[in-house]
Amino acid sequence: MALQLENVTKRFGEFTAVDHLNLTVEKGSMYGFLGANGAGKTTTFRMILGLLNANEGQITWNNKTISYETSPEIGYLPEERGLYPKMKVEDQLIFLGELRGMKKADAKKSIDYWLERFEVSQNKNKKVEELSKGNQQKIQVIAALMHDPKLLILDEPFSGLDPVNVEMLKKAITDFRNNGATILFSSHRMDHVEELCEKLSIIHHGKQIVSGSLRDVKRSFDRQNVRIRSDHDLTGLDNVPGVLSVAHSVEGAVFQIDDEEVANELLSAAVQAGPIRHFEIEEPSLQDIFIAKVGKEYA
Ligand SMILES: Nc1ncnc2c1ncn2[C@@H]1O[C@H](COP(=O)(O)OP(=O)(O)OP(=O)(O)O)[C@@H](O)[C@H]1O
Repeated sequence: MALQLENVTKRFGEFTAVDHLNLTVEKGSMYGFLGANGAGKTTTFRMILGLLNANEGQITWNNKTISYETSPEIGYLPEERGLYPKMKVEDQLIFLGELRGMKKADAKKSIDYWLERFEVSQNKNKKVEELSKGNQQKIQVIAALMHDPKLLILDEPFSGLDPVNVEMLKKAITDFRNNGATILFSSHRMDHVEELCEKLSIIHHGKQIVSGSLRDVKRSFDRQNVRIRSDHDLTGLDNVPGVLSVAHSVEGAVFQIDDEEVANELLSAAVQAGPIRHFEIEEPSLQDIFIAKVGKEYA
């Protein structure tokens, strides 16, 4: 049981938005789909949902082509949040639940559960336009989850949510995964992907440039970070040979290196500059990998 994309290509006229993309999301796993603005993520999601036709390649869910029949199994949070502003929250969710094949009574039960879980029950009879942006986002998330889908496609699910609500949504989608659902989501927040996803892809100009488990992706990136915390000025360390890049902050600095010997040099130089509070060699973050692969301008 899996979502499978084989050699999927989408062209808009002369322009290739998605270029021979291959990916498999195993049942019960969470997959992070990353890429800069315009990389082709939403286009890929629309093809998975059958909203756009691929020019080449094949997309299957449990070995079947996704169609109207499979739609009750799928939950989709679109990037362009498409709620009717004048419609009341409950009426709107009942309507969307019925479109996914739910009976009205089941939809109402599920809506009550999710409104309460997301702490927005007080908005049940309000028009969508009366809600804050974050609360509208929660209603749209409920529309994607309320029919208990087996496959969840979430386009930037955390955008617009405050940190408390981000945690609430993370818990909800993790519960879905733990109950066996298969989840594919896009995000510009590398820390969320790092925390939640077993596997990931980075696409760039429609082409997959990185894919695999988080562990393998990190292992194959032959750079490390040296984090030094100190109250002293560390800018003198920027020119230590072998430092690939450096980020200074109020706490100290993080140096990117590709040779552990350079870490020793940095330690000696830091101690000479003054007392240090912390020294650590860290594995690269997904953010480091993304920036190195896709380019600084997108970070
Ligand atoms: N209907 C369309 N006609 C022509 N070009 C399109 C169409 N839809 C998308 N594109 C182009 O395809 C490319 C990929 O767009 P897409 O929306 O899939 O990117 P994305 O990775 O989701 O970006 P973002 O992170 O900004 O949401 C972009 O260059 C976009 O302009």
